[in-house]
Amino acid sequence: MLDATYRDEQSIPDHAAAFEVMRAQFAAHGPSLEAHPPVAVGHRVVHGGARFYAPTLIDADVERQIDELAVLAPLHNPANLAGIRAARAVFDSVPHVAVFDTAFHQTLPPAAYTYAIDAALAAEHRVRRYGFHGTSHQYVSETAARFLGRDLGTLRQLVFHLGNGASVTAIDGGRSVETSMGLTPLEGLVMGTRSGDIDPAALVHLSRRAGYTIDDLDALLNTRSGLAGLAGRSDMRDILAGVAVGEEAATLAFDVYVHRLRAYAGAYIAQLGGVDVVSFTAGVGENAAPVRAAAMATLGFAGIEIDPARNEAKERGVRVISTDASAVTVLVVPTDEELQIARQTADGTERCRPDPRPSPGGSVPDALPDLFHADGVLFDLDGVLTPTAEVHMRAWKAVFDDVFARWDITPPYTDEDYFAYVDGKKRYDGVASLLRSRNVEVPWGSVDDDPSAETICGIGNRKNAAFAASLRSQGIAPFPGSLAVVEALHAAGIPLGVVSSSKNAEEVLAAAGIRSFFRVVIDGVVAEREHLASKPAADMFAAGATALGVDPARSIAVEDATSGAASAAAAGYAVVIGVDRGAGADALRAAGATHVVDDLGVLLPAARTDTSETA
Ligand SMILES: Nc1ncnc2c1ncn2[C@@H]1O[C@H](COP(=O)(O)OP(=O)(O)O)[C@@H](O)[C@H]1O
Ligand SMILES: CC(=O)OP(=O)(O)O
Ligand SMILES: [Mg+2]
Repeated sequence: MLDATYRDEQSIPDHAAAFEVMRAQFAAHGPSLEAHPPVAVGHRVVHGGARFYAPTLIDADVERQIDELAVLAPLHNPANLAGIRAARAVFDSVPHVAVFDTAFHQTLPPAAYTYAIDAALAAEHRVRRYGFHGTSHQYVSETAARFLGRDLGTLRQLVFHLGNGASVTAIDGGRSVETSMGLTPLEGLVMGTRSGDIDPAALVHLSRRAGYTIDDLDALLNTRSGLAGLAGRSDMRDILAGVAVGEEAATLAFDVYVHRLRAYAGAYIAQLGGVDVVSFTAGVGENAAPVRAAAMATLGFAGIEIDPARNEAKERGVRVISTDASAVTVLVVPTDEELQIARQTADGTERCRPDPRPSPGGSVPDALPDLFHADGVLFDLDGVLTPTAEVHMRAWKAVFDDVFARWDITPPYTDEDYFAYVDGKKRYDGVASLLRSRNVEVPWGSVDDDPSAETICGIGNRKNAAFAASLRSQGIAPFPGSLAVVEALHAAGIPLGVVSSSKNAEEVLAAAGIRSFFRVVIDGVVAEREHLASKPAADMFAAGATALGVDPARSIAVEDATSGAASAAAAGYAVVIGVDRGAGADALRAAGATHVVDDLGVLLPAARTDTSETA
């Protein structure tokens, strides 16, 4: 259902208002909440104490217990509860499920969760280590094992979740055995505004010598410490910028942050008796290459060697950053707490199966194909992997707005003009057709006209340059459902390829950050060089299978255009999946699609189990 990402920044007073904004956004952009009503709502709850170890259906009593646990997670549980109350008011007829950060750490052994204080007092007040970010640590460790094609049960892993809050977990055979956050999400690593480890006697000292009250200390350690306390800002990007210009406070903050990471890595490797995989995740872990490099720099003795080029590469998705010679594999694994919560919510409620009614247009297929047992999967690009049409529209608009303004052409250029005169035409024909609609005559020129030339070809070439510039400056986000499928197939080791008529395919794939998922790319440039006939002829998809070394009869093609579906069918693909972005399910089937979906996300295993049961 989701086929685009929309971003809208505004200040929102509270959770209730936020849900109204969200509803308005769904109404404006789709998918329609009336046509696709939510079947359950999953909530992240940070502290579940020792009471909650599984996804839990929320009722008044569960709300009360989450409230009671707020003293142990003052930055988090109150906000989690406000979100739950607002969501229950808006979506009052569906189950709401709480998924706890603490749940994954219920497997900690007593030696790891027990603080060495008066045992009776600790028991009475439930003072022990609980651990947090469990949803993320679990998701990342499972994803890492799948990506490496290794059995989770045999792996010793470290996961560094470095966001605003930060924690590291040692995971032995899929079970959390040691984690750096404790009774509350304050212990352990240095964080954005939280101190992490500190000698508890420092608090006694500040209380006696500086008159700090309990509330003062709470605020100090949770909101005025960490990077913010050391360097005045909590965002690692600002710290790195300070380091780059040699600022002293930022440099010390960076050093303290990294020093702590190394200390924990060493300690946890010792607890595990060695390590096979180390993963970095969350805002800092996924993005800050200097933090990863510095944290791992001294760990050569444990078999860890980082490859600087891999570490600094700007790629999306799961990726290796260690050298081929490194005994330990080091990964960047983007976390997806929301997806994991959604999955656990689905597991946690009986009633949350998708609505068995077919979606409008009847395009949800009867039985979905299994992508994970294909020899190979070949994807069209524009419209299947990326919403490239939007970038083309932006480029045309930039060029025509400028021409129209300089030449006083009226009425001004609009999106309606795009669909009426430009869309679906060859580039130069589009320019000519639009200018003719305004009675403007311009010489045709020739294909090698400079982009500044005031000719049909010059204007067309300017649009090409604007397209490339827009890709470079703004990038392009892949369709979320498609990205999820590509990541999962890649992690499962299925050979993947792209078959696109576009001559910009390589640039688009690079701008979307997904180039490395694909072993082969057959695009307009290759087609011209190899004299391949365009879609709907079989040539393009046939060449894709040959290049990938797979048999089309055991492979899958994915297309959004009827011409592409026809090409794949003619090339003998066993399964041709049509993604209906407007071509229409019937037209796609008539062209040769064996299945039609609205969004590739429904083909993921988690989604498949549910839909096939209800089909
Ligand atoms: N490109 C980047 N380089 C370095 N740090 C980054 C980058 N992008 C985000 N971060 C860091 O990640 C933090 C947010 O992490 P995130 O996991 O989104 O936070 P949260 O814990 O709130 O979920 C930011 O405060 C910032 O410090
Ligand atoms: C538990 C915790 O610290 O969460 P976050 O990183 O979202 O602040
Ligand atoms: Mg987080």
